Amino acid sequence: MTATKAPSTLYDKIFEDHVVDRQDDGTCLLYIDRHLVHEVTSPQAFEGLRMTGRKVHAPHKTLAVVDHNIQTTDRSKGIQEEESRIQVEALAQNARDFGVEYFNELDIRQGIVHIVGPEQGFTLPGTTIVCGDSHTSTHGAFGALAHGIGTSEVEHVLATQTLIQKKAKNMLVQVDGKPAPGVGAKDITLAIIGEIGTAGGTGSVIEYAGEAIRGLTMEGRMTVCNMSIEGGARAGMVAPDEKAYAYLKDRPKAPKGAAWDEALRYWETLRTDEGAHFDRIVRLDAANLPPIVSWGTSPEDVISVTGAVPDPDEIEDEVKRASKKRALEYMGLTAGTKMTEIPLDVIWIGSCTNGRIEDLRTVAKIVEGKKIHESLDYGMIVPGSGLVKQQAEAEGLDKIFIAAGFEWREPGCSMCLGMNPDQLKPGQRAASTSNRNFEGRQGYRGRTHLVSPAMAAAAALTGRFVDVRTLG
Ligand SMILES: CC(C)[C@H](C(=O)O)[C@@H](O)C(=O)O
Ligand code: SF4
Repeated sequence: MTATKAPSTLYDKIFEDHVVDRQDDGTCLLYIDRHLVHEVTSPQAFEGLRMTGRKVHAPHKTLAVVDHNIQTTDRSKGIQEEESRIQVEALAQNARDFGVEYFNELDIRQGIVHIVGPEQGFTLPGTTIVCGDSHTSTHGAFGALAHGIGTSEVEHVLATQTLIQKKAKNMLVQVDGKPAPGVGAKDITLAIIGEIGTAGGTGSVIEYAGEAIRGLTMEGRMTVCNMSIEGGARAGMVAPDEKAYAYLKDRPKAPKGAAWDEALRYWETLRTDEGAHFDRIVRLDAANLPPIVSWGTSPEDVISVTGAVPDPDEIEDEVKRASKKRALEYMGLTAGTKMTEIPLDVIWIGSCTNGRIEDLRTVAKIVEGKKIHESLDYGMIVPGSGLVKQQAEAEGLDKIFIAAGFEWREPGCSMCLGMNPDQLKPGQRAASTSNRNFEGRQGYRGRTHLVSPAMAAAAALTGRFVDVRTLG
């Protein structure tokens, strides 16, 4: 009698396909197919190699790009801020010394590491992908097992092309239904985090499935997988399908010819088997989903745009009540204020969550022929990569943005985090398409409301949050 193989999940399959060694306690050595590197978490890792006389094990499976520290204004005369310049120069030097391909700040292919990977076809279904960056989960949109690692692990992967890992739990997030026009991937992901909380995915890899996920473009799936980390998960993934293949076909680093056909045959097997076990299943109906806005200092602090700032006094748990009270204080909000009545100072559009071409098209459609509201301090749009910028300009989107009064910048992480000159001033309140809203994230004492690109665009026109479903 032949033993039948137990049904396995997409995560199980990719994990098992990459196990090099397994210890009795379940600790595994995983083979890593792709390693993305950026300037913030790699200097000590390269230094570690240098000090011990080791090489990068597989330079051609490693790709370095600069994104966090660089200014988004003209870079032709170099990086202005000294500390950033030193870090950027270190990455350039390390890439040279260790034979790693590097997209510098003037390269058209440069951009936020999680936008560059898929764009280049470096990100592929069924691969294990790591980067010293928490939002590596983004690449899971292609059916890759992609997670963020720490700097010591970056060194380990550089030196050995392997990573020590224990198998995570399987979690299924099933999103059914068709969202209303104007409601999309960002609202879905914020709603999921609102539902499960920032610890909801702890110790798990999330597989996203269901009609609403299938209906998303690759850009939308990347938005959802990107924020898996805000839901506490180790990684997020979507089974690859025709949309993933179409996105990747003919990308510079994607397989070509017979190698593509062979890859496709493997990719087709990357499905969760009927009856596979999930440790936890969460369901969400996208059909009734409103546009979502965050009100607090955690990505789980979310509410419908039609709602009001919640009252912490209604929370039973004392610790949670105190923390949400503090969040309201930091955000300068009063319980009961309607979300649509909160005046904004800054509109920021970009990041690895929402800095792709589709996001910019969405924004352009809403702001075309209109002006950003006079009460705003400014609105800024930062393309996620040089290629996104080039595509946007080829479509004339930059002209629409500039005519509407937005600043149009060079690619990078920009105001997603306060590591470069793009920062909120104390007290400034932003509608932001990024993924994190903790205290000081976008600048000292800055206040962040996480929203979708459509919601950010609509808010730019009125200086307040608007229900995009009412725009027609
Ligand atoms: C700087 C980097 C290590 C960090 C991360 O890992 O996420 C950054 O990208 C962020 O979004 O906070
Ligand atoms: S855009 Fe923001 S979230 Fe993404 S990698 Fe850069 S800093 Fe991190």
